[in-house]
Amino acid sequence: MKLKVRQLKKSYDGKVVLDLEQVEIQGHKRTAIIGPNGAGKSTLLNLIAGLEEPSAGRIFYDGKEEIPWRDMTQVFQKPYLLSSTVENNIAYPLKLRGWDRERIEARVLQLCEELNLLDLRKKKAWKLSGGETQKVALARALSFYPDLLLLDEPTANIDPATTAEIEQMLTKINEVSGTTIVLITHNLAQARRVCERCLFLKDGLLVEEGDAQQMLRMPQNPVTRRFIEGELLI
Ligand SMILES: Nc1ncnc2c1ncn2[C@@H]1O[C@H](COP(=O)(O)OP(=O)(O)OP(=O)(O)O)[C@@H](O)[C@H]1O
Repeated sequence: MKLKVRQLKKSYDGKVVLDLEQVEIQGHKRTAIIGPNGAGKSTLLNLIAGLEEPSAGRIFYDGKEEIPWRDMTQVFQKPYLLSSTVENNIAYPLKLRGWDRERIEARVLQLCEELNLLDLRKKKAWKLSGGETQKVALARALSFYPDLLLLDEPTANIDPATTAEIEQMLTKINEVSGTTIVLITHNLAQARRVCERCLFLKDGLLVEEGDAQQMLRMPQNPVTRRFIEGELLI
């Protein structure tokens, strides 16, 4: 699913926190959104997700302005799971979409295998660790092969091995199903590993966009360069 943003603005208490003249997110690609704290990254994602109303402007999903609720999904840094078992959480979007029981069971099993969740299938979601919760949220999001997957720092506070599993799943779902992925991350190495395109936001504005590999190694804009070089100071 491709996204187009036109003259999009969001203000809180009279202060403009996002002001985007024109942004395009290519369909079937993996796009990173990077930028300092308070740049407007989550605000942009929440507007795309329909969780917030723009103060002005328009968002087009494959050319249409209707929010494609059934075809997209989000994963947040602190996901909310249903107070039920792991497998019920993963099955939930499939039940909503009217899949039959056998197909649901097969898909849940497949996701549990791919994300190393088999031993946790019957466990109650509230007993999971942070990383386990994140994997279940991702499995649930991927379950129905969404056209658009919006991720807000999905691996913050996750150990390196689990982060690698999640990154592999993201690349796989994109390659196999053509899911458009938009990933907010402060982990620039992750953006390099996972993403093909990159947007850099600062102070609510789009500073630079382009090929992720090129931009994250040799940014053209001096502001982007300073931000990326800051990584070396950590
Ligand atoms: N509900 C709100 N009410 C008032 N101000 C808000 C609200 N949500 C966000 N903001 C402000 O909007 C600006 C952009 O916030 P946003 O969360 O989009 O930034 P971000 O780039 O995702 O930052 P971070 O990297 O810290 O997560 C910030 O100055 C923030 O304080």
